[in-house]
Amino acid sequence: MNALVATSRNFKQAAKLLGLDSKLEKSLLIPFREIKVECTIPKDDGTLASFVGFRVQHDNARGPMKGGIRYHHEVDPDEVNALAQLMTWKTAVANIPYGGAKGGIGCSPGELSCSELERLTRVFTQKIHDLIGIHTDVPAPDMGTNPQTMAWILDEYSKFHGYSPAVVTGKPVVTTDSYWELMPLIEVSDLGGSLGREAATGRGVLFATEALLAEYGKSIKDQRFVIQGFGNVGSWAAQLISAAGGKVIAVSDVTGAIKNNKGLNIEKLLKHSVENRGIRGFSGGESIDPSSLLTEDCDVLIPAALGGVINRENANDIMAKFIIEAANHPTDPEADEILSKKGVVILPDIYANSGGVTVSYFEWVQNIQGFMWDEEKVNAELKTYMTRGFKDVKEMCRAHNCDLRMGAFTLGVNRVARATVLRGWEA
Ligand SMILES: NC(=O)C1=CN([C@@H]2O[C@H](COP(=O)(O)OP(=O)(O)OC[C@H]3O[C@@H](n4cnc5c(N)ncnc54)[C@H](OP(=O)(O)O)[C@@H]3O)[C@@H](O)[C@H]2O)C=CC1
Ligand SMILES: O=C(O)CCC(=O)C(=O)O
Repeated sequence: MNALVATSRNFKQAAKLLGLDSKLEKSLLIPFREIKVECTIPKDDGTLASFVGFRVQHDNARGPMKGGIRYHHEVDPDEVNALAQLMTWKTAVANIPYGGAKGGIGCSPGELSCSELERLTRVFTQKIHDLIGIHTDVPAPDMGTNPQTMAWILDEYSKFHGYSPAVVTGKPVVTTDSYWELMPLIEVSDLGGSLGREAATGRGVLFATEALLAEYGKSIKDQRFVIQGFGNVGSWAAQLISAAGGKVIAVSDVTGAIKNNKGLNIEKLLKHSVENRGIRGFSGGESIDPSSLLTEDCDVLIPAALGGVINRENANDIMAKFIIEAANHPTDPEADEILSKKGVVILPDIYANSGGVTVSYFEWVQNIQGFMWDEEKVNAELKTYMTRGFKDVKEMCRAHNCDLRMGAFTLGVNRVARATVLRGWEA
């Protein structure tokens, strides 16, 4: 199902549960602003390449719009729209003072050199710099982008507006130790990146999973996990779950899928993945068909890659008892219905992966104050936000007799609707 149709369907169901005025419902659904820009760059061989970039600013009733920038060949306007809308509800669920936005460029980052990616990022920033800003719209990393991308945006934006570290979050924190160490020795943040942001979405997934499992008298230690995607979110979720005693039995990325019923050694898998640009060929498990990963026998399934991967084609075959949506909109509404009938419990994206934007908020706050928190403080605050978010979502489930997705949607939509009404419409 089209991502925008799916997201809007969830929104409309929440609006109905809340008894929202139909005019207000319509105004909340229409994006504040949609930007589409042409980005042409000279490639390293001297030929030209043109790409289309998008930034959709969905809503700013609760504060500056906030959301990542995705570089992926499947980026299209409807998907960016859906992701921007999800950001609006997500920041409201997390109860941080932001609205929602999302951006993307239709490109294959793996096929571009580092200098081509830099040129593309700078051209995109030149085209949108007047429409983003510390108090208007604050981008961050998403699929295919990373802290280096944010540093280029910061630099390009600063040429027009003066040095402005708070204009993007997810900026680099350089570690003096190896990438795969869980506790690097020294971390250096030269451009205002927050300690803990790199791991934040995965860490938020860990906290969210702990909160959900506790409701069922279970803990990370007694569960078997399958994770789709081994990038920023998937690899950090795998590391932290494994460090907490969970057994990660299967993982996939674009290069393949790997399984070990005794539990994968995540530290070794990460090292292999960095050295070989993917998990394919890892000797600590057997290679399996990536298309069967989501239907592997496990307790907890964590999609941490693309949207729409759990759909009516495979929902019936899913064996997990819990699905933690680390990716954005991994589950189609049709699959939601099938899974709900099977008794599968789904922790929705707008709560489950909100750890990233929550620590982005901490980064923005630190930049504005010109003050840096230590990592223990970042992680402790993140835990407070994730724990409170879970309680709030459960409260809405009780009030509206609904599942966790509708609990999260009604929570987010209600907060945004209230802010909108409070601000009023007088011209
Ligand atoms: N980064 C963040 O802070 C946040 C991200 N999210 C969401 O989490 C998801 C992952 O984002 P992030 O980790 O940042 O992105 P990354 O680009 O860091 O990683 C994406 C991962 O997904 C893999 N992948 C891509 N396509 C497939 C596929 N068809 N099957 C299996 N694996 C695939 C990639 O493989 P390969 O590397 O081999 O290409 C990579 O391992 C996205 O949905 C994103 O919107 C949500 C909240 C915050
Ligand atoms: O950190 C952020 O600002 C946004 C992260 C993001 O894009 C997301 O939560 O989907």
